Order: sequence, then structure tokens, then C-alpha cells
Amino acid sequence: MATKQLQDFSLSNIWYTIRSWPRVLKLLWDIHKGYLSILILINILQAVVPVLSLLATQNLVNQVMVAQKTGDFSLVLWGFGFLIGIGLCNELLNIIENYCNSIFKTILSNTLGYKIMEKSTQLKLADFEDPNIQDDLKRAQMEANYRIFEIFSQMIAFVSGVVTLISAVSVVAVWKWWIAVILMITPFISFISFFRLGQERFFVQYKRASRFRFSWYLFFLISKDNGFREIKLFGLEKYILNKYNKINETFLTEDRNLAKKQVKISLTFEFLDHIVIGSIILFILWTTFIGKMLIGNLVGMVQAVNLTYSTSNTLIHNVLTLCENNLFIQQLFHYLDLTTKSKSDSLKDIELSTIESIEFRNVYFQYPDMDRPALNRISFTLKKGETLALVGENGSGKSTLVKLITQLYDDFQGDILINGISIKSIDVTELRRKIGVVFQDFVQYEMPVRSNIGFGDLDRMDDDQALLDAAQKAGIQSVIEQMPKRLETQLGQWFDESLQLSGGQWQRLAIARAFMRKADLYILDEPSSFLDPKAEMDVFNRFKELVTDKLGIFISHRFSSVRFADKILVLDQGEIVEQGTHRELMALDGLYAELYQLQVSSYIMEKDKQTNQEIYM
Ligand SMILES: Nc1ncnc2c1ncn2[C@@H]1O[C@H](COP(=O)(O)OP(=O)(O)OP(=O)(O)O)[C@@H](O)[C@H]1O
Repeated sequence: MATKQLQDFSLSNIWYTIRSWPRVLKLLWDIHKGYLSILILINILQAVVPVLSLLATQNLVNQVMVAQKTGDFSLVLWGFGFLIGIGLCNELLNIIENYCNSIFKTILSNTLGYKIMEKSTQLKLADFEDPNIQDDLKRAQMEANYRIFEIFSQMIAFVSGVVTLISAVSVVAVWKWWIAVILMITPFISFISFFRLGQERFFVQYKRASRFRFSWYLFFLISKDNGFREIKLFGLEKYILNKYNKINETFLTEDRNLAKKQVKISLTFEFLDHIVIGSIILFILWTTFIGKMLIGNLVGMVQAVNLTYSTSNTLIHNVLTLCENNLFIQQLFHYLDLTTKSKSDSLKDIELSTIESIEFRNVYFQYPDMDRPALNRISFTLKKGETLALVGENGSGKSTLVKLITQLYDDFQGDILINGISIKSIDVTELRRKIGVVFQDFVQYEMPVRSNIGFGDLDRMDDDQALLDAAQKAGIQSVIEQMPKRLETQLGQWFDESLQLSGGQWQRLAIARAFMRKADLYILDEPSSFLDPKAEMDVFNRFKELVTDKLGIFISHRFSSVRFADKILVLDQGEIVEQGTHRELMALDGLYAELYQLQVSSYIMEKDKQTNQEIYM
């Protein structure tokens, strides 16, 4: 059902909101059968306590009156003991319930958090970059944990409420059945109004997701070190804080409007309810006054009337809140149910032993929100033992090509063949296991050195020698050896005893992470962006060494490295405009030669007039 339609009050809407109850129960049952069963049992037992104590009080008052006449106090003592016993049992049940509640709540929140995270890891990159899916994720995160616990508590309260209501109503119905009926139906009068309010509350929250994400983003900007630095330098503090404030003010205005509506509805119906209850109690007092009811029964009946009324009132509100919460919980289920497998995933069963060759055949790829292809008519072949360099201006499609090889996007046209087999029929996990990649925007894990390198090959994360070898290949070993706790040194700035690295050192760690993998294909996307020229040459030489009997792809804007590649692809607006070796491309005197000359000339000041030598700046 479209979310918009839910704003109308109709039976189908009520049905829509309650149809997830079985799923909620199943979820809770799967999370922990034991605690769920204990909590249900305790609540059923607690449900009969109010009526038991009501009857015990009524009995005690009547026994006191009899004892005054007979002079026998023992019956009063028995009645008193019974009343105290009920109270004690109730307290005991409360203590056990609190204990189980707190544990179950934590288990629930942990499990749901895990499920949401797990689902996020199953999403494809294209889904993950979709703002609508990001909103769905935010909605699931925002509400799921506490709403599902609320639903659970309300379901339990509902069951125990029904038991209490039946027992309390029986006491009243035995005396006057029509009073019992009035008591039960009075709270229903407010049902529709509260139901609508609940739906409105849901929609207000629903529409908040993207604003909420943005306010979270602003918060993130000022709490992350590089964001913080820029904000300080550009003097953006006030601007960011104002924006943050403005978003929060919209939340406040919406909440205030909802709260006002709630007050209006509550005032109207509370007034009506009190007139009804007041009249019934007056009738009981009158009946006692004219001698048709014992004093003990008067006390019991007034309690029973109040109990019936308050329980049916609570039940109605329980149902209403359940309906409202179920709207929220649908968002969680919606997120968990997102389809993440592409049509061809089920066919992806071919496992690779090694990567021998990669071939692009007329590949075309376009991002959903782009009006031109990011890659168009891309064809080339790369074999074991070869290195391929991708060059081209910003936005020409180099990183996108890497994302297709690594299958971060799989909805391209044309074909990509690995060892002559279409990539669409190859198991993605297996394929990725054979690729070591450093992305342009690599991650700086705020974790120890061990994790930063070991994430390249989780199975060998405890193998110090392997970690240090990878570090050595990336030229970061000597830095690690000087760190206070070597591989165990916590990196970054977020946590205690962290050591911050320079941009180039972080990049070398990312390279070590890729080298840690026993891969057949190594990809470096702009490995030199943070590296000084010496470091860049160093990394590039090690890379060449590493890929002698493997496949290597690197993207670079620095022609000093590019020139040594076996094959160079020159991309322009998503198309290969030139390809060949450095020598061939220079001879072609096209875009490559132009870009090369442009870079070289920026290092050359002029020719020395006497020696006719180029002077480099
Ligand atoms: N996730 C994305 N969603 C939509 N468009 C994208 C996305 N990533 C890249 N693009 C677009 O695709 C085109 C190619 O981008 P790509 O990152 O592949 O270029 P590049 O050659 O690696 O650039 P650079 O040298 O700046 O790293 C660009 O026009 C860019 O705007």
C-alpha cells in the first residue's frame, strides 16, 4: 500500500497496520524464545492480580464489619494475610519482569542493529548510493530498536489487559450487566481521533528521514577532523550551526503541532469519560445509601468500575499505539526486505582458480542520474604479466572502469571476460578475493595498524610476518617499527592513545592492505595522490615487481609512472581515445602526447642558453 494512502482512516488501513503483528511475534520468538515466554507468562499472572486484590479488599472490609458484631478477629487476620500475600507475589513478579525486560531489550536492540547492518552489507553499491535507500536505512535505524520493544510491551500489555478486563467486567456484570457494557464502550468513542493522530505522527516522522540525515551529516562534519579543520579555516561554524538549528526547528514546530492536537483530543474525551464514570459511581453510592449494597461491596464495586474503565481505556490506547508503531515497524521490514540480488546473481556460480586475462568488449555504463555514459564502447585486453595504466582528465571514467572490474556495479552493457568467461557468470566473492585494490578515496580505519593492513586478508591478520612483508612492499615498515606498540598501535584521532599519520603514510598503509592480499590482480587508483615523488617512484617500482607474473592496473595523473606501463589507455569523456605503449602514444602525437608535454613543461623553466640544457624547477 502506498504510504500516502495510509493517511485515511479506514478498516483496510487498520488491517494494514496490524498485519505485521505475526511477523513481529515471529521475530521476537526467533530472537529469544525463553525470555519471550517468561515475559508473557508473568504478564498473564500480573493481569489477575488487580481483581484478586479487589476481591480480597472487598472481603476484608466485609469481614471487619462481621468481626465487630461477632468479636472474632481471626477471620480478619486471614483476610489480611491473603491481601498482603497477593501484594508480595505481585512485587516478586514485577522484579522478575524488570530483570527479563532489561535483558530482552538489550538482546533485541543488538539483534536488530546487527540485522540492519547485515542488510546494508548486502546492498549493491548502486543501491547504497541511492538517496531513497539511504532514507529507508535512516528510517529503519531511527525507529526500529525502540519501536519494536514498544510493540512487544504493548502486545504483552494487551494480553494482560484483556485478562484484567474480563475479570473486572465479570465483577461489575454480576451486579448490573448494562453498566459493564457502558464502561467497555466509552473509551471507543475516542478511537478514531486518536487513530488519525497516530497516523499523522507517523507521517511527520516518515518525512523527516532526509532532513534528519542532513542534520546528522552537519553534525558529522564538525565532529570529523578534516571537516573540522576546513570549517575553522573557512569560518563556516556559524553557517553550519544555523543550518543545523533550522532543521531542528522544523522538527520542533511539527512536534508542537502534534502535541497541541493531542491535548485537544485528550481534553475533549477525558471530560466525556469523567461524566460517564461519575454518573456510574453516583449510582453505586445511591444503591448503598438505600441499603441495597454492603459497604464492602461498595468499595469493591467502585474499584471494579474504575478498573474496568481504566483497563478498557488502556486497551484502546494500546491498540492505537500498536497501530502507530506498526507503521514504523513496516519501515524496518521494508528495509530488511529490499531486494538486493540482481537477476543474474543466481547464475554466478563459476569459481575462478586464478585470473589469467581480462577483456572488455564494447562495454557501456551509465550512472542513473547522469545524462551521458560514464563509459562508452570500451574494448581492451590485459594478460597475466602485463601492467595497464589508465590516464585521462578528471571525470573521464577511469575509476568507473575499476568499479566494473571489481563488480561494484554490474548493470553494464557489452561484456567483461575473465579468462574468456563472462564476469556475469563468475562468483563475485571469489573474484574479489583475487583482487587487491587501493581506491582513490581509501579508508583510514581508526583502528590498530594490524587491522589497517590485515583487512587485506582476514585469514592472515594474526600473521605478523605477512603483515610486515606487506608493509615493507608498501614502504611503511620502518614507520611501523618506530611506533610505540608497532602493529598494535591505534591509528587516527578518534580513540584513546591514537597516533595520527600523515596523508602519505595512510596511503602507504592502504597500499600495504592491498598487497597483503594473495591476489592475481592488483589495482592502484591514484596511488600517488598523497605521495612525494620519491615515495611514488618507490611504490611504483614495488608494484611492478609484485605484478611481474600477475595483472596490474593503475590510474595516475603522473606520467613519470605511467610511461613504464606495458599498455596505456587514454580515456576522454568515457571513451578510449588512444591506446598503446608510451613510445607509441608519443609517436601518435595525440591527447596523450599533449597531456605529457603539458606536465613535463610545467617542470621545465627554460633552456640554459649556453648549454642548451633544460632547467627543471
Ligand atoms: N557514484 C556516481 N554516481 C553518479 N555519477 C558518478 C558517480 N561516480 C562518478 N560519476 C560520474 O562519472 C563520471 C566518471 O567518473 P570517474 O570517477 O570514473 O572519473 P575519473 O576519470 O576516475 O576521474 P578522476 O580523475 O577525477 O578521479 C564523472 O562524470 C562523474 O561525475
